[in-house]
Amino acid sequence: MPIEALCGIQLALYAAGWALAAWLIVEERPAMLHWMAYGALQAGSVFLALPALSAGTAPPVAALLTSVLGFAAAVRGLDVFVSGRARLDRWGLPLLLATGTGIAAVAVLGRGPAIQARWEGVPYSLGLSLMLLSYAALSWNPLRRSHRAWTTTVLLAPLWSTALLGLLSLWGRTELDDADLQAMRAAARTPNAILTMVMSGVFNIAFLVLLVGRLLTRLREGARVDHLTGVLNRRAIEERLEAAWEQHRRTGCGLAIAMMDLDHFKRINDLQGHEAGDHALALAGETLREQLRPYDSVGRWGGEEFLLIWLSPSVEGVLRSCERLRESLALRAHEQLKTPLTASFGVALLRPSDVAEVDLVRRADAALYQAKREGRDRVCLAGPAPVLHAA
Ligand SMILES: Nc1nc2c(ncn2[C@@H]2O[C@H](COP(=O)(O)OP(=O)(O)OP(=O)(O)O)[C@@H](O)[C@H]2O)c(=O)[nH]1
Repeated sequence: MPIEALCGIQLALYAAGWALAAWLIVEERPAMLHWMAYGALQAGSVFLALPALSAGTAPPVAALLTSVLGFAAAVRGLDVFVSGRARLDRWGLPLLLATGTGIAAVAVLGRGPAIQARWEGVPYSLGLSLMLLSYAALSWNPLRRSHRAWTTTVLLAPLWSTALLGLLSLWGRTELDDADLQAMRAAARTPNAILTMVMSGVFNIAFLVLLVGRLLTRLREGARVDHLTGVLNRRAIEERLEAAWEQHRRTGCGLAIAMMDLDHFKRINDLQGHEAGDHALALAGETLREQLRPYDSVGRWGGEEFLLIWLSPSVEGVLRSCERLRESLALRAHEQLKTPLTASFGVALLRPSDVAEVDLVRRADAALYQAKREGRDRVCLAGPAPVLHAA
């Protein structure tokens, strides 16, 4: 069996693998389909380049065109995978179009013997190389945002290397006559096929590793995140609280927590149904996630109650933060749920007499009940002295 056929089978198997992944992993479907297209187009281009099939100019030109489109699909898949959506970047599309036009022109003009020998592969090699270089350059930053430098280098290495080899192949090409060109083609068959197998292997396996890493991260996060509200679940927020306490013990840094409880939540469930209650909880979770800073923590303590944690806080900062949340939640509920939804907050700051994190939780709970007793929709601070009212 010719080595090109083996190479084509390998690429077709990659395409089948990505098709299976697209079917199984719904969340990653757009990227998987792009990589499937890459595998299929590359396999097609390799089969078309088989000596038995490439008697005229058209099959190699078609092979080259599918190859260009294959790489475009792969890079676009990478884009979708990294950013969640495909960008129509500045250089990729024009270069792709230019390459396609160049190849089509050669396919038409290439029937004349003079141009066929010398120039046949030039637009392809040049266009493909420039396109790959620009795609690799444009993909660097998006990839670096979510992956380490060496992962990014491995992922983009096949693009850089293929582009450089394409440019090198132009060297001295126009000096060749027909016989030289045929001889060069024959000599390059095996190295070309091996190169394609290695490059595609690196490309596909690197993507597979990224995919597995991403799924594992999602699994790990899934075990820590409350699926309805998107904030940490009870176990995870308890762990955060323990960690914050430990940090305070070792470094002496300040610590504050707040218990937030939605007001008259039972009424929403009773009057509008459980689904409306779930929507209200999801909105509360979204508001908390968006308003708090990344280094603050928030989790669902249970039912319609949330725990918020701040490290090294100031009293004013924490109270301002709760006030902002309270106002933002009421406004969003008015706009999005068309129903009033308010929350009460009980805030507790660390005191020298606290011997464990549970002391903070108890005082935050007491301040929350105070807020409820005093009419709800307010922030109360558990004091050393009487509970302070911030709303
Ligand atoms: N829809 C929905 N309801 C929930 C969920 N978890 C808890 N609840 C409901 O939340 C309600 C809490 O009611 P209560 O503890 O009486 O408190 P409340 O009505 O908010 O009154 P106050 O806290 O005193 O303002 C109960 O009806 C629970 O069934 C949930 O995941 N989804």
